[in-house]
Amino acid sequence: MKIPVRAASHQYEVVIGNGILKEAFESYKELFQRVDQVIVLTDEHVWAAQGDYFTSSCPYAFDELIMPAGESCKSFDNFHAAHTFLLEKKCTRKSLLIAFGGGAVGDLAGFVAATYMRGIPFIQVPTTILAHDSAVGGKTAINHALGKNMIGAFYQPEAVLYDIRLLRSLPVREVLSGMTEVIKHAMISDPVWLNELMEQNVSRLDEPTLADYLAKGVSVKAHIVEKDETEQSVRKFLNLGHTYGHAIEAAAGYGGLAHGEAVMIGLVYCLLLSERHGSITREFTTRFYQFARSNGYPFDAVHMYTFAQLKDYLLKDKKADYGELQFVLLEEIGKPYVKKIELSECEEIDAELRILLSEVE
Ligand SMILES: NC(=O)c1ccc[n+]([C@@H]2O[C@H](COP(=O)([O-])OP(=O)(O)OC[C@H]3O[C@@H](n4cnc5c(N)ncnc54)[C@H](O)[C@@H]3O)[C@@H](O)[C@H]2O)c1
Ligand SMILES: O=C(O)C(=O)C[C@@H](O)[C@H](O)[C@H](O)COP(=O)(O)O
Ligand SMILES: [Zn+2]
Repeated sequence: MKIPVRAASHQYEVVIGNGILKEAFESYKELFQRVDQVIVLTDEHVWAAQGDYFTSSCPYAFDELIMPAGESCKSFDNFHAAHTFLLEKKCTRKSLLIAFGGGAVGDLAGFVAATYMRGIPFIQVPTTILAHDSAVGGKTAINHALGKNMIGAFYQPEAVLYDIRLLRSLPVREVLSGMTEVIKHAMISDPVWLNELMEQNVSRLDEPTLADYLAKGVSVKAHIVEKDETEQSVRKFLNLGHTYGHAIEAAAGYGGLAHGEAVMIGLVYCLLLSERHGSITREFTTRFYQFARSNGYPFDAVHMYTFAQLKDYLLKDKKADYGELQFVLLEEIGKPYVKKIELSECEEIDAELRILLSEVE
């Protein structure tokens, strides 16, 4: 299946299916004929688990650059190391970078591609469930000690080749983390889909169902990015759960909590906030929290930080204007909107979240 992404700056396709990598690479033969060399940026876990499959599926010559696994690869040091590698390999503006990995590799590689000689082409080959989100839409970034994804660029790939066979080696923790973004896509678009998800064990979906949900998530994202590539308006909806989620993720030290684990906490936080400003009921919030907890999502991290510790990270959210916090809320499931929220109200909701987590079984 092919899903078009018609972003204002650049149009491309997400090719998605089971066992499609070789065929998908072959279908981009013309692009590969135009480039002088190919560098594959990956991480050590991905390369150990799926490097052989990649090598046997890629019909073109390449050199690989293997980064430390996980969030730690989104650092200034690794950004610098990647540029050094490209310079030492004498890469030119005609060289192509392939991001082979999860969101961390994709965000780093995308930013390297955006900045090497002011921009070289790149392809995303996602290897996690989460990366149905991160590989699409052109947000690229590295982290700063003072905030998540603070240094980056909007830079679209030439293509996204999503072979869900690569997901077979994912650890359960990463399956759950990735499913958070699927759940987020359902929450902002479709109550029926969200209900369907909430009736299942989301870490054990069969491959056809998973492929269907990933394609749906990609479509939701692609439609939003087509309307607003650079997050001036509706793209903010894709940030549901991320204002509080990123604060917890940063407080835990990058990699301490998986992105989707932190965002799941942020989603429950946003439901509580949405109760006050829309028609979400406490009954629904409780049911959603029970679904998430019984699926194995960890919520203990909330108790490890005080609101005072999270506050500074909240205020650094990229949606904040001059210190005024903007949250994505839900008028109802499938109807997101953006609202300015006072810090005092954020603190009240933080307290409500802690009560919910300790009182609800
Ligand atoms: N750019 C965006 O729009 C966007 C969207 C969502 C998230 N993100 C970013 O994505 C990152 C999280 O991405 P992620 O959840 O994919 O995490 P990740 O890239 O850190 O991967 C998680 C772990 O799984 C391993 N792994 C990846 N694929 C594997 C496979 N097929 N088999 C075995 N192990 C594998 C990795 O080595 C790593 O240890 C965060 O930095 C987040 O900020 C970006
Ligand atoms: O694509 C988007 O837009 C998103 O917000 C998707 C998020 O899932 C993703 O985590 C993104 O990197 C967050 O962006 P940020 O601007 O809040 O750093
Ligand atoms: Zn996210």
